[in-house]
Amino acid sequence: MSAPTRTSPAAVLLVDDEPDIRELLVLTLGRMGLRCETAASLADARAQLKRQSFALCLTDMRLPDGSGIELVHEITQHYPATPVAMITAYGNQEAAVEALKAGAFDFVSKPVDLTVLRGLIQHALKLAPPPASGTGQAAAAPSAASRLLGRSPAMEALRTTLAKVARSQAPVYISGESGSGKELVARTIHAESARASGPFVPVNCGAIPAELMESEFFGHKKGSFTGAHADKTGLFQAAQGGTLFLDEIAELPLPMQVKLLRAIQEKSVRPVGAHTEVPVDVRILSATHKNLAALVEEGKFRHDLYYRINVIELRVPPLRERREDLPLLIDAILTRLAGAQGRPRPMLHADAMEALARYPFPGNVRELENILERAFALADDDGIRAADLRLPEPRPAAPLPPQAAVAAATLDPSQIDPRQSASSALPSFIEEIERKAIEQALIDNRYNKTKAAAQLGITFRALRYKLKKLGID
Ligand SMILES: Nc1ncnc2c1ncn2[C@@H]1O[C@H](COP(=O)(O)OP(=O)(O)OP(=O)(O)O)[C@@H](O)[C@H]1O
Repeated sequence: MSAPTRTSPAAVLLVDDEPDIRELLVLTLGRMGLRCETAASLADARAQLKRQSFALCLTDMRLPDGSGIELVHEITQHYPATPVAMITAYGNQEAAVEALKAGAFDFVSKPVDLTVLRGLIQHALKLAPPPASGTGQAAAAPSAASRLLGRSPAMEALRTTLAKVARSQAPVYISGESGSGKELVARTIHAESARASGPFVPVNCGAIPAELMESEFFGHKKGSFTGAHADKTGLFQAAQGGTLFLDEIAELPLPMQVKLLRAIQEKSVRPVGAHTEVPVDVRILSATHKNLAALVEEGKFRHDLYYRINVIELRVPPLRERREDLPLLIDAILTRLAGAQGRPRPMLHADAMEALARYPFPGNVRELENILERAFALADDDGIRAADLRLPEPRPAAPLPPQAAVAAATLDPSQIDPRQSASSALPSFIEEIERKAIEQALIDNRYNKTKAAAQLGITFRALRYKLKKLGID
């Protein structure tokens, strides 16, 4: 079976055995200026697909001669330029997830909400044809994709999956260590998707106080609680037509997980203090450096939410698993730093390159950026040497003493001699202690700021402020 040449870009194939539904869909799509062909069975649909190409296929789940899922598989495999969306029975989330996993780009539940359907169709028609498989086109995609650097097999594989995932509306769960590039992957998915012209709204779930969470996510009405002086738009509404990236999703308290699940399933939110629901058209991407499956096992993360957000999982490999990407990353980072500071790009001496090649990078690409930024500031005109990198001494392998004890041992103020410090002026001295404590906490927590803040006994916001003030991040 091969894809026929495209005759009309605006032809849509509607597959449903109920004549009433077909009629309603033909009418709605016709008003959008689209030409429709209809099919009442799988066999009918197959025949139509052979005859001509379609800009979109909308199929019911239950058909007289089989399941719509079969059609999703066939279209994804043989007609990859045709996005396919599934019409599912009301409340049947399993079917929706199954369809997305099979390669459907989205689903709409019965009774079909025409506003939701129109949004879905608009997104589908904006999708560019996918890159031909095996041609390496995905890797060569311009702009945002090329910012996700790396030519290692692991990164090439990630980029290929990413190009496919970008064509779908399915929720994507991005796993990977801190600083490995999860947010960058999320931004790239958004930038390559049909939602690219809409907003990309990143949220650090660990940084929102529990009591403000509902209002931050869904908005609130003026006067709905003390301090609600005016109507406030929530993050869901802010991401309307675009993508909401829920970073550190493992940090969501259980009650909020229930509300989030509801919003995702219903595709609508209710601002705090409001009487009505507001429909939202938002794609959900999420990430955490934690093992979410293990948290589900421990009862700390809801299984139903995990199932819903983890329709597609993308794993971002840690930097130590793709050391061959180091030269490319180093070059890009140094060029960027030099450009930002209006200085010539420094050369990296062989001893520095060797030291970096050996270093395990627990904080991944973000740590590499920090190391190079500091080295750039310290290095003299003849380039960066290994000593300028100030790589942390290798830490003992297992078993590590408790984190608090490590921090306390390294930071015992009585062990710090003001005369050994760069400056004996009290503010600078205190600043130096603060810097050491923060750097240590970041290392102990693999550069996870939420955890580092907890270890330091300060809020996430306070840590962010201090990082900025001390120029650490
Ligand atoms: N493959 C890559 N190419 C270029 N830059 C990268 C790559 N991966 C990560 N970076 C850069 O490294 C830094 C950290 O990346 P990012 O914030 O996406 O990581 P993260 O996994 O989301 O971190 P965290 O878990 O702390 O939220 C960013 O400045 C990002 O631009």
